[in-house]
Formats: sequence, structure tokens, C-alpha cells
Amino acid sequence: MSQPYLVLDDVSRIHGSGDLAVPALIGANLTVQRGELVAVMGPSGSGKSTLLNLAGALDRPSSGRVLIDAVDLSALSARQLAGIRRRKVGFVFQDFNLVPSLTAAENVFLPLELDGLPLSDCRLQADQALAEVDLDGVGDRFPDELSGGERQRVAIARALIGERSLVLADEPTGALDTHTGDLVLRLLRDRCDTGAAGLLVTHDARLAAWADRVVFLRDGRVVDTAVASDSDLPLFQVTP
Ligand SMILES: Nc1ncnc2c1ncn2[C@@H]1O[C@H](COP(=O)(O)OP(=O)(O)OP(=O)(O)O)[C@@H](O)[C@H]1O
Repeated sequence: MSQPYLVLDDVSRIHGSGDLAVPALIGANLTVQRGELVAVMGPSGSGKSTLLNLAGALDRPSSGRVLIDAVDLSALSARQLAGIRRRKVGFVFQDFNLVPSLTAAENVFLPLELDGLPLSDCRLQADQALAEVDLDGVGDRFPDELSGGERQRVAIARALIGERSLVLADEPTGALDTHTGDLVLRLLRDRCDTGAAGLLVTHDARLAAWADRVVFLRDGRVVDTAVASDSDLPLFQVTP
């Protein structure tokens, strides 16, 4: 089997210190191959967002190692981490995180623009990315001129634009109706099928069924994994 694209090796993250220390993630091990979509499930506060932020180089572990494409992130400066995020990682959040003063196309090509790509190339790639999510022709509209489902598809286009091959989604369908939620999941699934590695945080077993595997967290620990195509996901009825 090829080298995993994402590796979490015995990763712990303690927020705060002293009496206020919260062990949000404890000794987590996880690998995701290109082509694979892994769902992360667990009760509120179990460490799902913490894990996702570490996987996407938005946060650093208190101990353990995170590797993206065989690069150990602990060896990198803040500037180098920002470069990895811009080039390799796509994030999709529940609240879309679009910049309201930028058009749909400008939101989508923001990571490329920050990376110094000429604006004409940025626009071309943004239009292609918008077309991929079935949003041809909306590039010049602002987020408040789009529906919730369209905004989330813009966010997906931004997460998928360029070469980025690690796609991280935190409750990406939370605010969407079932039909649009399924569309968003299909886009994520397609991107993984064409070679990206994906992590999907969700509370919804129906959405987790789009993944290849499900990792269950409880109190900051990985307590179980399951093959997602087994329709009877154990939800949180796992033994500690
Ligand atoms: N910046 C922070 N400072 C202190 N504690 C934090 C911080 N971020 C998260 N925590 C704590 O770490 C634990 C894990 O939080 P996390 O957000 O990863 O859980 P989650 O599983 O994503 O929860 P939810 O499903 O409610 O979003 C929780 O106890 C949370 O209160």
C-alpha cells in the first residue's frame, strides 16, 4: 500500500495549562490514503474539531507528529505551515467562512491569489472550480446574493481549487437541506475518488456512510473504527 497522505502519529493536544488544562485529544493515531474519505464521529466535546485543525496545520500538537504528504509539520515554521495550508489543504466549514466583501470567484481563488498566481489565471481556475460544483455563471455574485446551498458549494469550490489534495470538512452540511447536503457530500466523495485524501467530521451516520471508514472519538481518544459501508454504524455504543 502506498504511503498515507495524512498521518497522525500518537498525537495529543492539551488546550490551556495548569488547572485549566483540557486534554482535547489523547494519543490519536490515524492515517488517510489518497482516494480515501474517512469520517470522524463522536459526541460533542470529544475532540473532532481539534483533530481536524491538527490535520490541516491550523494548530500544532502538544506531543506526537502530524505528517502531510510525508512532511513532518513539526519541523516547519509558521510561514511554511501557511504555505502547506494554501497549496495542499482545502477546508470546508459548517458556516462556509466566505469573505462577504469578495465575490464568489474571488473567494474561490483567494488561496491561489495569496500564493502569488496572476489574477487572470486565478479567475480561470475559479470559474472551472465553480463549474465543477454546478455554479457556472455565479462568479461575480457576492455571498449574500447566493442561497445557503450555493454558498456551501462556493466553499467547496474554494476547498478543491488548485492542486490541494487533503480535503477537511467540519460538519459541511449542517445548515443545508438533505438534497443539497447530499450534493456537497457527493462532491467531496468525487474529489476523494479522483485522488484526494478526505476527513469528514459529522454527527450524522447517514453522511458518514459516504466515507470508507469511520473513526469514533470519545473524551479525546479514538475508541473504535468501522467500515462505513456496514450500514449499522455502532454510533457511540462502543466499549471504552
Ligand atoms: N481553544 C480551546 N481552549 C480550551 N479548551 C478547548 C479549546 N478548543 C477546544 N477545547 C476543548 O477541547 C475539547 C474538545 O473540543 P472539540 O471542539 O475538538 O470537540 P468536538 O468533538 O469538535 O465538539 P463539537 O461536536 O461540539 O464541535 C472540549 O472539551 C473543548 O471544550
